[in-house]
Amino acid sequence: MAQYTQQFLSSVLSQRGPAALPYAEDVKWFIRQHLVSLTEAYPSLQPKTATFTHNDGRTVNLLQADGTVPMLFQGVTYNIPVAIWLTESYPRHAPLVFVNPTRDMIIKRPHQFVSPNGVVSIPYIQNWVYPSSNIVELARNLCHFFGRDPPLYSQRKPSNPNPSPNYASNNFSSVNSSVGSAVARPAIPPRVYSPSPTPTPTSTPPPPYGTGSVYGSGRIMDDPAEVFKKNAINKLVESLNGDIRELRKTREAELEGLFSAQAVLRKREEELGKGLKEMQDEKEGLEQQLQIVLMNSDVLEGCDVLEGWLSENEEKMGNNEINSLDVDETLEPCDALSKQMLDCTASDLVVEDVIYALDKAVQEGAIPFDQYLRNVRLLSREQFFHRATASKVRAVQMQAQLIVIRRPSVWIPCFCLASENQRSFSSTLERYMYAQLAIMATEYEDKALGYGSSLPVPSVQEIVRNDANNVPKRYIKNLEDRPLSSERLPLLLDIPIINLSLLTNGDEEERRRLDIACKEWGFFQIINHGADEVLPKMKAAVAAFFELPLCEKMKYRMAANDIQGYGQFYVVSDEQKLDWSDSMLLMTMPSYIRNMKYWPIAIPGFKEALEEYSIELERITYEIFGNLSSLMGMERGVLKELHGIMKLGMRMNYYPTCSQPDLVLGISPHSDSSSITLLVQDDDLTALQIKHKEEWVSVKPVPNAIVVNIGDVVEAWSNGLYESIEHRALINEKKPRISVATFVIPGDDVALNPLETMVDENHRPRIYKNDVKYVEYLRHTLAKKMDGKATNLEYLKLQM
Ligand SMILES: O=C(O)CCC(=O)C(=O)O
Ligand SMILES: [Fe+2]
Repeated sequence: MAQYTQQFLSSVLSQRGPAALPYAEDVKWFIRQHLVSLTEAYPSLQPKTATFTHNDGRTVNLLQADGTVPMLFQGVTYNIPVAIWLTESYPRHAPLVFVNPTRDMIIKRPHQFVSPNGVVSIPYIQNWVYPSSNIVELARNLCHFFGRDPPLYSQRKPSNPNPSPNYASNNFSSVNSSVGSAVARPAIPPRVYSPSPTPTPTSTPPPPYGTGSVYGSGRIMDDPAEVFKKNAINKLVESLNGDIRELRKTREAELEGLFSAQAVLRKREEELGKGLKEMQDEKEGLEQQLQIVLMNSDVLEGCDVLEGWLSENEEKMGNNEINSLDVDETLEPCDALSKQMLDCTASDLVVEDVIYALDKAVQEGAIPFDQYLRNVRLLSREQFFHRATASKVRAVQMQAQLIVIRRPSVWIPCFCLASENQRSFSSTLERYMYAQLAIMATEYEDKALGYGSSLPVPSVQEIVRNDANNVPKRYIKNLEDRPLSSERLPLLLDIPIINLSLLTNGDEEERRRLDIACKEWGFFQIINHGADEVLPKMKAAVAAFFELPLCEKMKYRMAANDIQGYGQFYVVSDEQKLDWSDSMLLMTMPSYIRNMKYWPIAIPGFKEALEEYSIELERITYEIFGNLSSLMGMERGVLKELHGIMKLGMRMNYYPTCSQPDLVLGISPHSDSSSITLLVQDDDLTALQIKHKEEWVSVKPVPNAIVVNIGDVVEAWSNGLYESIEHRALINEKKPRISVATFVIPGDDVALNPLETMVDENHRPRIYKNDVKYVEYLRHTLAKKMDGKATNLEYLKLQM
């Protein structure tokens, strides 16, 4: 037998190729030894090869020790059928051991070491250690543990379905059996190669388990068919459960995989969305930049012309013509006025140089002092005439809108030449005085450049013209700044209406109404103002301007250091949210302060229309000022005089349609930095809103009326009695809108002190500072984005 076993093992373990057993070569010798020793110790176990099916369905040919192990239970030896599978990793890992019930046996449930599907798990298996552990020891442990708690019982139907009381009182029977009326006992099928003669128990052993009965060898008390059926069902259920568990595990793992794939896809989708948005933003930004570049194309054209001119002159220099180049010919005035301007400026500079030389001479003692004084007096006198002439010529030029001197296709702004004469000054009083005169001549141009500036931004009208549905991110207001849909509904409150002709006729009642309007609303509409004829002309001229192609409008765009011209105001940073509007600001009065380079004189009648309208506005303004002066307890003319040189600045606003009007604002909430503002708007669109008692109230247009509002200057002068009111403009989805706001402003040096009549230390203490000059205030407001009223007026308020 032993020889047979050895031969068998040598043969199967030495197989090569596809039929080879799946054990590592270095352990095959061990395996052989283990099995030989096992069969020697337990002849009831014999090695064989059989197909093993793994849980994942893989099948493999493995060695197995098959047979029974003896177990001693209450002095009787029983044979427990087992199968010991040497898996691929044996002997590094423990073998798999199964009890192998025959058809008339049932596995005891529960059992400490045997699962319902027959898998044996005794401590020896769990604590398997390579290389000391082996199957001989394992078999010995099986005998030991099975002896303590038999894992198998035989099972049979009682032959008598109505057991006799005797039977019922029998130790081995139980009516509580988990398998109905069946009785279970340890099953010990007799084997020929039983190691020891199986004794027949002399007395019936007590049941090892409350509901079962031990079935000794040789005692056929159970119905084998029934036991087999039960076992088969149990096995099937167990194997089904196992399959379900496995299937569930696999599905769960699959599901897990799908979930993580879904998470990855979600993340990717998010990233793609983000990337797409970034690309859209970039596209938007690029489109805007393109627009600005296109807008600046005329500057580029100018550069081309200048470059052409330079290379023409460089050529001359290259041809050694530099000596023959007449300096007087480098600039060629295009008309008589420009020639005169050039001549007197040149003469002025010549005198300047001579005086400078005389200064040096007298300092070095080269000429006597009395001679120096005589010459300086003569020269200064001459210089004065040149400067006076220049100043006159400039005024005429301005009137004639000749702001440039033209060489063939080259232009040089007139004030470039004029500013030259601010060079060195002599120490003499005379020269200083005469120089002051010349400086005054250029004063307005310089001042216009000193108020402030605004960054260039794209034309909103153009954005909408290109794509009516496009609302670039930069225009979408933050949530808290957007108009609420409830605020977009026209409000029932009507702002006061003042009849100007009544005021002109000295109507006390109307003046009282004006007082209330200024105190309680800060806004009113004037009718019967007498400007009806000029209004349509002015409106048509402004509309015509905005209808010009972009490249034409851009000829009048705001310069980098100016606030006049075409563009948007109060743009101080690239991050700032923008308003949904384009504007054009022109200083219109007094006429000599106009910077004609911004005036679209190509539009027939534009200048005349604005001029006539401005004259009417001056008249209306004086009437309002007269009445307000009286209401403030002063002579009628005081407010007008307080302005010094009163100026009118006209801001024309174009509000294009917007596909998402709830997200944008035509003009952000602000108060005007004027003394008063006169606004003309389209008659058929309600868009202007004012902050009245903490609520936004719409100003419903009254046909042909002019809306008047109190500005910051009058608020300061009136010590807060007449308030400058915060206002804003909404956007319409269907119709574009145009409004023209004319700001009445005082001279630059006018102080914004509260007027004496408006201060009463007991009842109306002064709340605004003294000595803030208007220009200072204007610069302060222009340096910030529009942001309500408070931020501006805080600057004027006394710190309490
Ligand atoms: O367009 C409007 O109704 C308001 C304009 C305005 O407030 C302004 O230009 O200051
Ligand atoms: Fe305004």
